[in-house]
Amino acid sequence: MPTEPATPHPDAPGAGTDLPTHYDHCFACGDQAESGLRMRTSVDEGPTVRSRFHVSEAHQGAPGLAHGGLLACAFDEALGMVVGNLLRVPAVTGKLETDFRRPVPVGSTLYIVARLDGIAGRKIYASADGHLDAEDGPVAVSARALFVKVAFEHFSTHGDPDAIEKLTATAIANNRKWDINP
Ligand SMILES: CCCCCCCC/C=C\CCCCCCCC(=O)SCCNC(=O)CCNC(=O)[C@H](O)C(C)(C)COP(=O)(O)OP(=O)(O)OC[C@H]1O[C@@H](n2cnc3c(N)ncnc32)[C@H](O)[C@@H]1OP(=O)(O)O
Repeated sequence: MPTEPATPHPDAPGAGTDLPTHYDHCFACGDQAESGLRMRTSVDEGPTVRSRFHVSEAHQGAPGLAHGGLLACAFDEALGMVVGNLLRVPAVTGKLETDFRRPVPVGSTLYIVARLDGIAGRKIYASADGHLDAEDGPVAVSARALFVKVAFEHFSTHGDPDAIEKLTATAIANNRKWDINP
């Protein structure tokens, strides 16, 4: 199936919108996740989103340096946010590939720009760059991902159905509805 450009949903939030956390207990963006990444994301021109991740002592692998797996988590989140918020379809990460180009020290901030690259049927391609300590800082990590559109029931069947029900009610109240039937 040919890859087509990924056009944002007509009701997708516009450039400049700060995106709320998608789930309080999400390790990457939730405020309730102890030692979580506390990422913040906003929409940019694009189709892109910009995310920030401040590296704390809780995120170390080698002494004084961010753990690569946590950096991959930050990219999974940023890429998931660009897919979920701009396309407004339920999708999960099928594949995530990361290039670690520079060490990321504790105390630094990673500025991640994530963009939609294309769609082929249920497959959504996205990529991201993480700049060290400034929006235009050197690229420390970059990533590419394949997300796969799923039926909404993916989350209630495999996850916590009660939490999903509450999340859906809140999302609809805030006009953050997913389009169902991928
Ligand atoms: C509640 C309302 C709230 C609304 C608010 C909205 C706004 C916010 C929105 C959102 C923010 C989200 C931010 C979160 C970010 C974090 C995301 C994660 O971490 S997700 C967790 C980790 N990922 C998993 O747990 C997946 C586990 N895997 C699976 O469930 C399946 O394997 C799945 C669904 C990925 C595919 O399974 P199949 O049976 O449905 O489909 P098949 O046929 O296998 O794959 C479909 C196509 O994809 C390709 N594919 C699948 N996996 C691939 C891979 N690893 N590599 C290459 N191709 C792959 C296949 O080859 C196939 O391609 P061909 O259509 O034939 O061309």
